[in-house]
Amino acid sequence: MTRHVDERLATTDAPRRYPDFFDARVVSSGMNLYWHRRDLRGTDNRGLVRAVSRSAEPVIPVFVFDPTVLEHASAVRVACLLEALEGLRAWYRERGSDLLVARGEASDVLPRLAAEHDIDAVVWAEDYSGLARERDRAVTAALEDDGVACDPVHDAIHHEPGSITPNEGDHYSVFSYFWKKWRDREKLEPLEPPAADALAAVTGEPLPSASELGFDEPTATPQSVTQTAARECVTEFCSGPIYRYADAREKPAVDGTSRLSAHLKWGTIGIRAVYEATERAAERAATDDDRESVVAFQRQLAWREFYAHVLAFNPETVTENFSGYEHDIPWRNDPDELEAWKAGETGYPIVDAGMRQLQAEGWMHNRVRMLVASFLTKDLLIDWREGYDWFRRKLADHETANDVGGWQWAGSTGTDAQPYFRVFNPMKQGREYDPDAAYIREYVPELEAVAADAIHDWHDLESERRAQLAPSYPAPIVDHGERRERAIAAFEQARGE
Ligand SMILES: Cc1cc2nc3c(=O)[nH]c(=O)nc-3n(C[C@H](O)[C@H](O)[C@H](O)COP(=O)(O)OP(=O)(O)OC[C@H]3O[C@@H](n4cnc5c(N)ncnc54)[C@H](O)[C@@H]3O)c2cc1C
Repeated sequence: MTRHVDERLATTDAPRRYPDFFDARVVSSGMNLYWHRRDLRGTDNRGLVRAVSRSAEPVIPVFVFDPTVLEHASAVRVACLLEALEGLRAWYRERGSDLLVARGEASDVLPRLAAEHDIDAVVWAEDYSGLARERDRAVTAALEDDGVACDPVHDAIHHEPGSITPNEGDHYSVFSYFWKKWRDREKLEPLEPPAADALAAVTGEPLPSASELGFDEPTATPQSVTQTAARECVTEFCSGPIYRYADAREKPAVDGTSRLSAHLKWGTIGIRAVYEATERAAERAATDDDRESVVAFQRQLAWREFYAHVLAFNPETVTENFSGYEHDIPWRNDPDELEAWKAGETGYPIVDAGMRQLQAEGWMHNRVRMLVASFLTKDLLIDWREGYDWFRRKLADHETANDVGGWQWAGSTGTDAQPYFRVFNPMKQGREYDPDAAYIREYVPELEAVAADAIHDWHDLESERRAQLAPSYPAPIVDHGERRERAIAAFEQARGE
């Protein structure tokens, strides 16, 4: 059977307009299966709309717990996944349908379900990581062998990989150029959910528990990740905080960012719905500054798409440096220093606050992510892959493209044009971005009663003074000045200088 993919999906450069693509053209006579993966919502879901519009028969929604994918999961992410799935299942049930839940390799499970339900085609939303694409190739081969059509759809980002390109090459490596094109490109509008009668009246099995999937209860308490929570999050953020975002986003003590990352990772909200909410906010903006703040937020959404493009064309960068050096970087990988970093016991207050926030909440503020990543890769000269591995396990919003992108940026091996000698000074950064040390005190209770100045000078205090002020908080495990010099020398060596 020929693979049915809408030509307009496959073309890359020309902007596409809604509703062209979703003309309700019936292309199959039998039932379609909609395979949810990281798009755990019913509204503004291109794949689901596609599945509904390609057949007059009702669509059966399914989620597969695939052991190959779960191998790379973590307790905190499985907790988010199960919560999002509960929400999605409730959404289907309200419409007289249900989410089928299956366990096993997707390339075995989907052909079996297709045969059981006499399915004509399976539709899903693309995932651009190497692992996902490998799985999807196996699924496509297995389904097509059985005569079932596969219809993957772009949904997770506005402009799919290959659609924003430089004059030469398939993706940008410098964000500022990408951003200019991304910003000017027409965006699709959010999509309505399908009508209830377009969804099959099936009954699904209960969801497995985390322990049945082989995961413990998470140590972190992540934010709620459901469609309802996602909508509330966007509505609340776009009703006021978005106008302060440009200033507030750098202050970890201020609740100044959207907290949308876990929702975007799990797809409990569609990117079109998010973008439209920002556009409406821009229309309501009272001042130029307000409008610029909205654009500053949209720019961050573009970073997510930039990294998705980079990963799609460089899947090996999950483990390999994006930017090569003449020689290997002489990482030191001291195990005690790595453990101190993970535990938030480095004696650098803002670094420790970040690492403890990660442990407690499964999330960390972006400014602090940059700082702790610089500290690991430069001050401790520990391979960025160690840090990536820890973040991957601990972050509720772990998204391969963003996480790899962020780590390689911090470790000076990434796409960023910034030089290898960028080494964040944790004391200066603490003073600048957390001047009252409110963020630090929240996550490092040993410093609760210590004045902000002493916290920011922790590195330079006499050891007796430190012992007096906060006896249970460690002295700095390394000297930043010395380590900075050492890191620069190591990178120069790698450059062959
Ligand atoms: C070392 C490191 C690792 C990171 N790992 C991840 C990760 O696994 N998952 C993840 O979503 N983000 C990651 N980021 C990017 C960023 O820190 C988070 O997206 C952000 O802190 C999430 O909070 P928010 O939703 O409130 O962000 P907001 O500031 O409100 O931004 C809105 C959205 O824009 C996107 N975004 C914002 N900043 C970035 C960025 N620098 N790169 C890519 N996308 C961005 C995210 O989808 C975010 O939800 C990482 C950054 C660094 C430095």
